[in-house]
Amino acid sequence: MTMPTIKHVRAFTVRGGGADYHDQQGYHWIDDHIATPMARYPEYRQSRQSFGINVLGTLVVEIEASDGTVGFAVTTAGEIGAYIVEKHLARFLEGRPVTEIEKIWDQMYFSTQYYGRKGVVLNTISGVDLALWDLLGKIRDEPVHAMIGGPVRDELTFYATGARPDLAKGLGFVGGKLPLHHGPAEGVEGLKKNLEEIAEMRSRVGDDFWLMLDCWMSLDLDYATRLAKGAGEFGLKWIEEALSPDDYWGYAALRKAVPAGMLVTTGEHEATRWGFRMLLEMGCCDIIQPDVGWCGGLTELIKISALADAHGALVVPHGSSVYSYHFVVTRTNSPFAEFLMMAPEADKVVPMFTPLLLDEPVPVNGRIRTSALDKPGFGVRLNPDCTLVRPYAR
Ligand SMILES: C[C@H](O)[C@H](O)[C@@H](O)[C@@H](O)C(=O)O
Ligand SMILES: [Mg+2]
Repeated sequence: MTMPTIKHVRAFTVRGGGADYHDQQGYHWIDDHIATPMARYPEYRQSRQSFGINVLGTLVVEIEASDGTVGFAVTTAGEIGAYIVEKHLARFLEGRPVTEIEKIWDQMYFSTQYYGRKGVVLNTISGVDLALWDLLGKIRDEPVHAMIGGPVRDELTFYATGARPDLAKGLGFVGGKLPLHHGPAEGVEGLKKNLEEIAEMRSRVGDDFWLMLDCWMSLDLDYATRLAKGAGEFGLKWIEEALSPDDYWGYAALRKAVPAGMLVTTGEHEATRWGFRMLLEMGCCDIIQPDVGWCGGLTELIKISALADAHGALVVPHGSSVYSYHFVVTRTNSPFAEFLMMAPEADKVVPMFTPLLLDEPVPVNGRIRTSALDKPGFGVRLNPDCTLVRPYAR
C-alpha cells in the first residue's frame, strides 16, 4: 500500500470550551475562587479568567493527505498556535509521507527550540502530532491505540475532577479531585477553610472513596507542607501541583515532608522527555500527569511514559479527552485516568471538550469500555456548529 503524502496543513481557532476548557461563559465551578499563583493579588483572586487563564482559546489543527483523508486534533493554543503552525511548522509536514511522524516531531521541536521548549509552543507541536496520529489511523482504518501497542485492559477507570466529589461518587467514579480554593495570601484563615472543605467532603464521600486536592501551582513549600499534614487525617490520596512547575527542588522536599501514604503528583504544565526526566530523577513526585495536548503530543508521551515506567512512577495524564484515553488504555503504568467534570455545577457527565467534539466517549458509571474507542484515529469529529476561524490562511 503506497502511503499518501501530506497535502495541506490548516490551523483554526475556536472559542468557548473545547480543548481550552477553562474558556467558559457564565458561572462555572472551574472559575470560582480557585487558588493560583496570581491569588497573591486580591484583584485576581475570585476568577482565574480575570488574570487570563482562558486567553489562548482552542487550536484546531487539520491535516489533509493527498488521498483526501483529513486528520485533526485540538489543543490549547489559539491564535498563537495557529501562527506557529501556518508560519513555521507546516513546512516540515507538507509534501511528506503521512508515516514520518517521528521525523516530523524531531524537526518541529528542534526548529522551535530557540523560542519554545515548553508552554504554548509545545502545546502547538502536540496538536500537530495528535492530528498526524489521527490522520494515520484514518488512512490505516485503525484506532490510535491499535497503532501504539494495543489495549492492556478492557476498560478505562476514571476519577473525576470538579467541585463535587460527593456527586462524582454517585456517578460511579473511583475518586474525586477538588480544586484548592484558598492560597497562602489568605493566611491561616484560608488554610483553615481549605481543611474544613476537605473534612466536609470526606464526611460526605466516606472513607473508601479517593479524595485528592489540586493546588494549581499556587503554594509555597511551607504552606503545602502544612496543608498536607493537616489533610492527612482526612485520608487525602494525593496533593497535586502544589508548587511552581519550575520548583523541582521544592517538590523533592515536599515529597519527603508529606504524611506517609499521601502521594505527591505534578506534571500537567511540564513538557518533553527532558522536563519529565528532571521530575523523575529529582524524586519530585509519585505520579506524573503530563497532558498529551501540552507535553509534546503522543509521540513524546510514549517516550515520557517509558522513562516513568523505568522509575516505577505511574503516568496518569491530565484530562485531555480521547487523546489521553487512547494512550492510557495501552500502558500498564497508567491504571486509571482523569475525567474533568465540565458541567457548570460538576453535577453531571458531559463530554470533556464540549461542545467541540462529536462522538466523544464519556464515562458511564466511571468507566469507558475499550470497545468504545474502536473508530479509526481518535474516533471523533468536529462539531460543525462550532465556528472555526483560520487567522493565517495560506
Ligand atoms: C481543577 C484545576 O484547578 C484545573 O482547572 C484543572 O485543569 C487541572 O489542574 C486538572 O488537574 O484537571
Ligand atoms: Mg491539575
